[in-house]
Amino acid sequence: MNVTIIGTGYVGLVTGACLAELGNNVFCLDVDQAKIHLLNAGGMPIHEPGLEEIIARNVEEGRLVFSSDPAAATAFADVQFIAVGTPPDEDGAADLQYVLAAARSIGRHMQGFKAVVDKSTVPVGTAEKVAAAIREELAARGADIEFAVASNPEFLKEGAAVEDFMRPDRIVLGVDETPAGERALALLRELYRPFNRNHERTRVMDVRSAEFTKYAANAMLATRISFMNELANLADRVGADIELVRQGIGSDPRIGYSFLYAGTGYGGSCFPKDVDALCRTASENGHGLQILDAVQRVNQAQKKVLLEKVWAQFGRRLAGRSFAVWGLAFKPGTDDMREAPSRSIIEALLRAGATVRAHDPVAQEQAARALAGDLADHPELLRNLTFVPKPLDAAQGADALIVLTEWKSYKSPNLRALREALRSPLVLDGRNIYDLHAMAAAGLTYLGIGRNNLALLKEQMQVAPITVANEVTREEPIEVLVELAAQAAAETKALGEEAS
Ligand SMILES: NC(=O)C1=CN([C@@H]2O[C@H](COP(=O)(O)OP(=O)(O)OC[C@H]3O[C@@H](n4cnc5c(N)ncnc54)[C@H](O)[C@@H]3O)[C@@H](O)[C@H]2O)C=CC1
Ligand SMILES: O=C(O)[C@H]1O[C@H](OP(=O)(O)OP(=O)(O)OC[C@H]2O[C@@H](n3ccc(=O)[nH]c3=O)[C@H](O)[C@@H]2O)[C@H](O)[C@@H](O)[C@@H]1O
Repeated sequence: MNVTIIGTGYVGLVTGACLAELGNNVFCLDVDQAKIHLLNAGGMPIHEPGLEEIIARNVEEGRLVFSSDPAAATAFADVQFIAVGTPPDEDGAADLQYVLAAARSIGRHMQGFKAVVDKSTVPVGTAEKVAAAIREELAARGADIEFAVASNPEFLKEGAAVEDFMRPDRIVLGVDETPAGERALALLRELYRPFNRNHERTRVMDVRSAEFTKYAANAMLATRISFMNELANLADRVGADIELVRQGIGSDPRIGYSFLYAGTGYGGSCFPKDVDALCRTASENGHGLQILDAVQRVNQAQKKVLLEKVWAQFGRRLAGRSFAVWGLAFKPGTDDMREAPSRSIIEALLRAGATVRAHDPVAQEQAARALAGDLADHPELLRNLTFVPKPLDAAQGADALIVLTEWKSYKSPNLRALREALRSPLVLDGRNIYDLHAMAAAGLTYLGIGRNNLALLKEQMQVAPITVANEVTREEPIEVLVELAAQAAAETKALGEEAS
């Protein structure tokens, strides 16, 4: 089948490549000409395991093309996927400008029937807006051409996107019960037929329910994470280990093990914006979502738990301190820095006067770009940030190691070499990937998230046990902490000036 994908980002590129891999002819359209040039030159705009090989093979075999020509994209296929970004607007609602621009482009160029399929994550009711935009363009041309707008939300995870797309748990198809809707459904059923060989994975429903399903899934997953993060902070205070608790509850099949890892708060391009957008939809409809409001508040607070631990150990004046950071991407397997915890933590450390040496196997370039933007008001602070080629290089002479992404290559470090490299033997693990006892045996003071095993710490700790720094309360957003850190840096500088 011929298929057009509008938007060649994390979702569009994976969808296009995987559909081509199944034998379809795929036309990938993007307004970003630099991205199209890069793809046509054999380059990759994103890091996603396995994707490069699939793209190379399908381009070579003539089933996958990249272009910025909207007329050619519309003419190419009856099925037009919209996979453009839906970032939050200033109120937290999903900004639909890119989706509606893609819809208008289809309306301007279509000559025959089109099944327009929303793959972007869009609020309930968006399909109707997409249809209205297409109708307006058709009316402007004096054309009357049949089309349907369907919803086919995407559930892939970055870092495992190819695997997730190729082995979906379910394929949600939202269509209207109209002749055009039925026609669209028949095309989509045919396109997804190879995924249903052993099990029927397709769930057909009305469009609004399909749109809602996507937000419900992300909101449920985010809720599990905030739930565990809140319990982890209590575990810290009562001397329990949240990792053992996670295993203890995950073994109940009604609960399951997935998405119960405590950490530095959920990040990435989707959970924060999708939970926010769902809360916006709820309040617009006069039905506030109390659980999700709490999920968001807990997540905001969680982003600063590691910083609180840093401050508890070193105070808020960090001039002269040096920190090693392992992991920059918001999760392993990707170079995506959108809402990555590393950004706010490194920014706060630098603004407090510390130096940072950071390592990430794939995201260093993206991180440098993102942090340059975050510190645009104080670009001189970037001089205190260096990226190093090997994890142990980062630890050399550092006051603490802070682990922010659970890359496989960080899971079994040479602890003796790590201990020797660090100036003070402190490891702050934002991903709970290390064994408490192995750390202690190597002479390292280990602080995870919700793993403050009091007995072990009493035995091992050279430094004061964790207390929350006076001025810091968990209700304050990360921006306030960054501000506090900047004040502390200014105070430190003033003290230095007084002394000299
Ligand atoms: N990133 C992820 O893991 C997932 C994302 N989603 C959803 O999928 C959608 C896309 O997300 P990403 O792929 O991460 O976005 P992205 O930002 O990586 O890519 C979007 C692409 O669309 C292009 N674009 C914008 N307007 C266009 C237009 N009018 N015509 C052609 N191209 C245009 C941009 O240049 C960009 O290359 C969002 O709604 C997101 O919430 C859903 C599941 C997973
Ligand atoms: O709508 C989307 O864009 C996608 O959002 C998430 O995928 P993604 O953001 O790529 O990555 P996740 O693995 O879900 O991680 C999201 C965040 O949650 C954090 N997380 C995840 C799991 C966990 O147990 N604990 C935890 O803190 C991760 O570190 C990361 O910051 C969903 O898992 C996908 O199903 C969905 O399609």
